[in-house]
Amino acid sequence: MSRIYFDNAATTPLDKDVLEAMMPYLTEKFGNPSSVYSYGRETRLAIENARKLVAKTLNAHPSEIFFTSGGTEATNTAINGAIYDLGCKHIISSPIEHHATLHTVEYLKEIGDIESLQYVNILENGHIDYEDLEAKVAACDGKVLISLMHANNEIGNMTDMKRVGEIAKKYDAIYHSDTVQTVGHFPIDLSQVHVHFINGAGHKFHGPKGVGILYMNRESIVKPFIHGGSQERNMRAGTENLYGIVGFAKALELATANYETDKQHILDVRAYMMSRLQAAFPEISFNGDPLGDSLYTVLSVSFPENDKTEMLLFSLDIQNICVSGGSACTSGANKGSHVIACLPNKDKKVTLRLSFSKYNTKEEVDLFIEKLKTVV
Ligand SMILES: Cc1ncc(COP(=O)(O)O)c(C=O)c1O
Repeated sequence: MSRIYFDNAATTPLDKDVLEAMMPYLTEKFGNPSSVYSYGRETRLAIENARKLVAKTLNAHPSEIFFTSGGTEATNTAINGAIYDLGCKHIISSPIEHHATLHTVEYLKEIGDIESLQYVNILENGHIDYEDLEAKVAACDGKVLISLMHANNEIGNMTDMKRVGEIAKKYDAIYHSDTVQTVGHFPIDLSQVHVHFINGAGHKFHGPKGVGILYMNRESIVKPFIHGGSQERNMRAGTENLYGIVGFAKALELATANYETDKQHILDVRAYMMSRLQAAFPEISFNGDPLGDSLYTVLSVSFPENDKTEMLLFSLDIQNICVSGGSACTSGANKGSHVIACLPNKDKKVTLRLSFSKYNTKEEVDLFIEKLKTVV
């Protein structure tokens, strides 16, 4: 039985054109980029071309782009760098960040290397309260790191990077935006926003897993997080993930070239999913702000909790439907979600996160609804 995959915020399938671009670097072009002879020179060139492409896409300078093992490493580098190298003593984040951020800032608090860790208020629609953010930043005595994600991976809510950047600028704070869900899905022009660090992960936009980027603006270059060789201009030691880096750049190039078409297609599929869900299950509710400032790839839907919906995720899995769970409580197959727990009316609900890619179709939505009807 073929599988229906609505979990693209978790990871996406590799695009075949990306694989094709990577193949030479898995086979004949295998040289270590640090080697001085031709094998090394050709792979070094491939990495630098990839860097230039990423920089151009984000409207940054190539010297501001560093390749990492993914979004998590980039976030750890940025946050640790802001504390240990840029003099931040306070961190202001949100309770709905990805664990890559939450566990990092909580660890820094636990070991006593920061003076304070605060979370901004989350409004009913899942957006951050910008006034509370500004009040919290203003009240800090000492340099602040603001770490707020660009788009939430569970409910899709987007943060206004420009607005946060203005607050950061006003109070001379350092600003890290976790852009893992938006790089490759949303045009980011770094020349237009006051942000010090952003990150990205290739596998979220049909690139390979295990490769990501950290953008560090020129004024906030920090010390290396991983020590060893002199790769990545002494910023990130270890032999480069050559084919991953080539794949990352190719996936970003394709995503950027097809951005409008892919977005429109995904928006159509998502709108169709919303209307079919509402028609079939009038008692459901959507989390966050799906028709407002929201990333078009994500849709979070809650069902009233009962004996049947508790087993929802498990039953869908048996029927070869791949979706993510997430609810405030830990019930049935659903693991508690710290994001849903921050939203109102969180109790007595079973939540599914549906996330879409260019490969999803309305026919898959129809099939999904039919299967869901047999469960709920
Ligand atoms: C918002 C967000 N940040 C960070 C990460 C971590 O990225 P990676 O698993 O590539 O390290 C993810 C992945 O799910 C994510 O969705």
